Amino acid sequence: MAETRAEKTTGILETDICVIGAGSGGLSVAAGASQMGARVVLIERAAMGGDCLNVGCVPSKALLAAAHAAQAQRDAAKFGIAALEPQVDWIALHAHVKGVIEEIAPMDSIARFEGLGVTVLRETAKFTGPSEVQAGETVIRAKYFVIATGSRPAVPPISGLDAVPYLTNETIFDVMGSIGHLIVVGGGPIGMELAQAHRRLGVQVTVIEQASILPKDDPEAVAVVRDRVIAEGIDLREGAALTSVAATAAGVEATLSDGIVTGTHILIATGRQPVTEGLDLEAAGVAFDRTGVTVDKHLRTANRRIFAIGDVTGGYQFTHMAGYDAGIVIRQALFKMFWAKVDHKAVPWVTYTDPELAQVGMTEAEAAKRYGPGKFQILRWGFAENDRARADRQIDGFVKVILDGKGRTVGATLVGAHAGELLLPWSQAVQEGRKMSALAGLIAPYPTYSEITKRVAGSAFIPKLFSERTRKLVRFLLRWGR
Ligand SMILES: Cc1cc2nc3c(=O)[nH]c(=O)nc-3n(C[C@H](O)[C@H](O)[C@H](O)COP(=O)(O)OP(=O)(O)OC[C@H]3O[C@@H](n4cnc5c(N)ncnc54)[C@H](O)[C@@H]3O)c2cc1C
Ligand SMILES: NC(=O)c1ccc[n+]([C@@H]2O[C@H](COP(=O)([O-])OP(=O)(O)OC[C@H]3O[C@@H](n4cnc5c(N)ncnc54)[C@H](O)[C@@H]3O)[C@@H](O)[C@H]2O)c1
Repeated sequence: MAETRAEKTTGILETDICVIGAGSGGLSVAAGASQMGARVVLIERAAMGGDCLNVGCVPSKALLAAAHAAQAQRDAAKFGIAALEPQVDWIALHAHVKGVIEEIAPMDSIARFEGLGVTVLRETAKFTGPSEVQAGETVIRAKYFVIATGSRPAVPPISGLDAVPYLTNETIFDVMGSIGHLIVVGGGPIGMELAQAHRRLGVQVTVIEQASILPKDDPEAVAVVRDRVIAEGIDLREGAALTSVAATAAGVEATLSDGIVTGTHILIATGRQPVTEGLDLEAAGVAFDRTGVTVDKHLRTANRRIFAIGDVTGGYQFTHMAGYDAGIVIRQALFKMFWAKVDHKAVPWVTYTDPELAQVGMTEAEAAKRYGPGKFQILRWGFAENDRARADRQIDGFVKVILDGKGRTVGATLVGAHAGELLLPWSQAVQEGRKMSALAGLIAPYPTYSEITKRVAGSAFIPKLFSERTRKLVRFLLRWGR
């Protein structure tokens, strides 16, 4: 990892902002605040960059990119090119994943942050009072503290699990290549992304999900992903109760209420738990429970000098939300804009399976709950009706837009090729409560997937535009002069 060792400091450090945790949230606060003139101390005990860079978003997306390349070989026949069963060079693939991390790491490195004027301490931080943190031999006194200590895998109390060398997102990227049959416990975004990546790279995969996969997403969109992963050969066990696991000579045996699954490795992807232990939050008067540090809409904890952001608050656990939280804190701590608060109206997320699944704002089910049946409108457009998707042979998927009773956009669900890249205009539409006329009038280049955006927006006007009333009006107008 491209990291330089930070100077060892002792004694007392007085600063404006002390940030605990150099992951997505903590780094954003530190970089922003220091560049705007604040004195910043940043404390990190493990790798700079936190989960996203080292064991989360970055390695998982690099792995998915490799899996996509493998699948393209397998699927080549539809373009008139001989299909191949991909030969995976796991050593090279591992180097690719590590290489992507190393290319991004300098942005999060100690060298960069020290260059920005941040004092970086490589220690474990803990509060020793309401306005004081201890990090190794250094005591930090600050005007404001930011807790950005993230989350770790939540491991459920499954009988026998402690006696099995199970994998989590923190270890799976180190053992790639040795896996013959991966049993994935949990069909959330972590489970499904890693399941599909491994399956496409030739690994046998079973997913055990106690409810249904991707439960936070629109079920109709999830069905498109489900059909694809099953077609690719993932053994999907939904509604399955995992009662126990045991080590075997070949690896691991998982006992379900209706049978046994044997594999070489087992991945636990059953959600996250906040990292709060060891921080001595009681000493600082910061309230927390097992879901995370308690914060108000301003991201203030019970101690008004201490903010908490990102995964540790137990809210939306995404890198972009940790970054968003950082902006809310900076506005308050640096510019005294104490009215700055989170607005979760247009929170986007994307699950990077193929097809991708993207969401912003309300799902259809949330709208039904909020407005009641018949009090909101749904617009749809299928990828099959897009010429570029046809040319690419990527016709699975749809866009579903949710409008409130006044025709304002309150949510969008996209499933299909590049759904994540197509999401941004919908984030803006939800954020600003835009009506469909704003998007239907745009000129979209042909042939792009973006035309789906214009077409689904335009569909709001089809009933009126092609109505008998319009026909009558046109016939009437055409009878007149020029
Ligand atoms: C496999 C996987 C894939 C993911 N993919 C995506 C994705 O595609 N897109 C997306 O938006 N999100 C994704 N996420 C979620 C994303 O990684 C997290 O939401 C994000 O990392 C949260 O940032 P954070 O700053 O809150 O915490 P973290 O990134 O976890 O950083 C917390 C840091 O605090 C440090 N720390 C903890 N306690 C102390 C202490 N006492 N003293 C000093 N340092 C401490 C830790 O060492 C860590 O470096 C993924 C997560 C996983 C696990
Ligand atoms: N693309 C992305 O943005 C991305 C990718 C990965 C992770 N993340 C973030 O990380 C978070 C955590 O992801 P995750 O997938 O671990 O958690 P999750 O909470 O989203 O999903 C966990 C799944 O495991 C299931 N489960 C729990 N206990 C089980 C058991 N004993 N047996 C079988 N199934 C069980 C749950 O029903 C659920 O479907 C996500 O919610 C997301 O915020 C984001």
